[in-house]
Amino acid sequence: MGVNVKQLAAEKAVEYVMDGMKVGLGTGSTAYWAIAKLGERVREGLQVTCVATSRASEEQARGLGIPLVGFGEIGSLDLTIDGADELDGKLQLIKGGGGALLREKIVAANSTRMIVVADESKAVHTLGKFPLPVEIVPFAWEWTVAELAKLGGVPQLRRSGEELYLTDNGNYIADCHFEVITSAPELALALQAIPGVVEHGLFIGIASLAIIGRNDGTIDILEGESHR
Ligand SMILES: O=C(CO)[C@H](O)[C@H](O)COP(=O)(O)O
Repeated sequence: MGVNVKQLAAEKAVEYVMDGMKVGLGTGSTAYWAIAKLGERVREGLQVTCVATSRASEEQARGLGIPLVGFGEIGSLDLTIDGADELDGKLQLIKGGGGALLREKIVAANSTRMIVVADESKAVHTLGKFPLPVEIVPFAWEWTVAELAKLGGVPQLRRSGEELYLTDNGNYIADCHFEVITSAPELALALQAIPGVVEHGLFIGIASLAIIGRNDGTIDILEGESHR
């Protein structure tokens, strides 16, 4: 049986969780393994208080007996562990493939440390192959999508079967196909300037460490330059 590289990276990240920490729980198939491991450690007596970034992660954590609170009850966190759709050498990320980017960014941006966990396929030289998820309000979405198209990518509203996909916050997601993002900070500024954009999936200066699982069973750890 092959190595589960997502599990490998995620479980390594859980070693950074210390007794008494306030921890942000990410979303997705890699974060899943981090929550599973944290559940094991909680059963063994680890004391943590956690905030989930999606309903799915909340349900998983609750089922494992991990203590959960609402973000408003603690306001800031010690550590967030989350996956990514792409990460580059500066630990700039594309997130939101699972649709949870808004809550993920709020939680990660309010954490002293964010550890990204990923398999090696997510590590890229230049961001952009993965379509950049942008959360937009349903009101006037046609106009917002037209504004997004002016930034050089091709936006496509995400669907869930016949219906438009709705985030946990009741918004739409436009997946913007760029192929290559030459300057993530410049694109981030341009996206923020569009009324109707709630949040975008570029995480810049937020992640401080990346743990990357390799197919040969080894792990790479990259330090980033978190601005916080
Ligand atoms: O940003 C995310 C969800 O909004 C996920 O972290 C990202 O999509 C990676 O997911 P996975 O670990 O399943 O590949």
